[in-house]
Amino acid sequence: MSSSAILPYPIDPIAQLPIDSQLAQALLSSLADYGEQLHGRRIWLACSGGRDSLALAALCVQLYQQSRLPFLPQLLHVNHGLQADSDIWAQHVAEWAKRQKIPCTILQAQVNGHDEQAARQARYDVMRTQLNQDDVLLLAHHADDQAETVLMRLVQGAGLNGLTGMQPWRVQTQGVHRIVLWRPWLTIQRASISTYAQRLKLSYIDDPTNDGGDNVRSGLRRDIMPVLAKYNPNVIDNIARSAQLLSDAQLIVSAQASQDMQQTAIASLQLSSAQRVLDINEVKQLPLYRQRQLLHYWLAQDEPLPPAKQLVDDVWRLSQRHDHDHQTALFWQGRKQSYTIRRYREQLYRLSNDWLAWLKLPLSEQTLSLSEPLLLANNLPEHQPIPIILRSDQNVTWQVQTIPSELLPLLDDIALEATLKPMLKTTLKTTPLHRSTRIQTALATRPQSGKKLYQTLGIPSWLRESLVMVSIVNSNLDNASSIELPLLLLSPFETWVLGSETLSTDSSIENKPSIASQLIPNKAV
Ligand SMILES: Nc1ncnc2c1ncn2[C@@H]1O[C@H](COP(=O)(O)OP(=O)(O)OP(=O)(O)O)[C@@H](O)[C@H]1O
Repeated sequence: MSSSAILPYPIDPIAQLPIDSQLAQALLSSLADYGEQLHGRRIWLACSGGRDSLALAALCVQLYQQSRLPFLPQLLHVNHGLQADSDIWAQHVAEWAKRQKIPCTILQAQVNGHDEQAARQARYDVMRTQLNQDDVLLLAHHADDQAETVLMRLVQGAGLNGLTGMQPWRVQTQGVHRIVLWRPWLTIQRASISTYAQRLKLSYIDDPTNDGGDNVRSGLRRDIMPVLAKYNPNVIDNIARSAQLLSDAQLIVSAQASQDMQQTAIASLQLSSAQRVLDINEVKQLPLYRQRQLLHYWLAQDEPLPPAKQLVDDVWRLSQRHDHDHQTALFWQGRKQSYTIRRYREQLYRLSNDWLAWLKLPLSEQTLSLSEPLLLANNLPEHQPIPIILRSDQNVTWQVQTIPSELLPLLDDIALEATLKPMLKTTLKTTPLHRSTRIQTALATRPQSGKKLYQTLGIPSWLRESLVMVSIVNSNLDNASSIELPLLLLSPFETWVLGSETLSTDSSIENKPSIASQLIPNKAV
């Protein structure tokens, strides 16, 4: 562990010292840009105690005291506990804040690992727990940080999105929790902040790991940036400007991809983040570069980070195949969920693995009494829809809703079967469709086995255990004789009317939306 220095010894207060106009201008013009969004929100400032974030805190104090800033942010310092002096830094930030009369909270982070990335992750995690919905977190990232970020991503082979670097205003969501990262100093050079910090004689902490050259970022800062600056002294401003220009380009590309997605997605087969489906024939209408961009956008739509280019290429190849191989399954571990990407006929599916597990849960066989005395006994209003749960877990519920009173006319048809009179018990029954069960859809001329129906109706393999038959069963009280009238075949996304010789055409279920299949996400899936 290396030791650090607190430079130089504090001279307070800072209120009377001159304000740096360039730094103030950057903060105030960013405030003007986002003023509307900032209105009424609580603002925090992430303060490591280092030169940049302490300078930003000092500037806020100065501007606030001169009534040029309408808020004083609360400082948040995270003690990672990674350095010998971590506790001293935390104490130093707390004491500085106390002298400036600026509120300050010290948080302890649990870092899993020793690299900078692990520390950053732990830092954001613990700060997030402190922030309420829609709170804003001010960060002191500057143009040098931006240039290093862009170069680092370039070296890693990032796409357009990565090369836009850090954004001055970024909404970050985790589940339903939403916060904003605000970086007003992305156009300010580190050197300007240093000059200001010296002028104020700010007692900032000099973290020895920042310039050690032992991670990619500090290596770039120490070894590469000075070399680039020899070729072009404006290198930092120039890279930061390129990132800004790419940001605009990125917005245009995303807007195009979003529009392409709307036109190629099959809305009736979508289920929030669980199942996303594209129509391959529609995708193929687009020029190649838009197809690739669309797939990139489509894959990542519920995720904070995009997929690797390799996966986009593999998915694109899958969409181009001419054979009938429906077995290929591509896997993607996103940040939030893991997914399987599959093709079935002319459809491309991105299925969350939680959703695939849900589709393997057994379906329950259910019955609902439709006999009038029972409805009356349960005191149910005549047109009240009643749900029958087919399959449910904490993520998704699949149910059939029915309005018994609207089904009653169908019973008259069944009653025509004179031999079975008197029929006293009537139930609506749901049964999983087995491969060997033979049924006839309204459009078919003869009954087919379940196995054959998968082909006829185009049911992908992962949905085949999720077909349910809905029938009305009319029986004697002792169940000695009964007659079953198949009405519908359901999948979680589609409904097919079943044909029946018993049913007269005018009372066919086709004309009556009295049974509806519903998929209800119980939480964000
Ligand atoms: N320990 C921490 N506690 C709170 N905020 C932090 C901490 N470390 C970093 N930050 C925030 O993240 C920003 C970027 O982090 P980075 O690692 O570049 O900062 P630094 O160089 O260690 O510190 P500074 O930017 O304050 O000089 C900082 O400007 C600061 O706003």
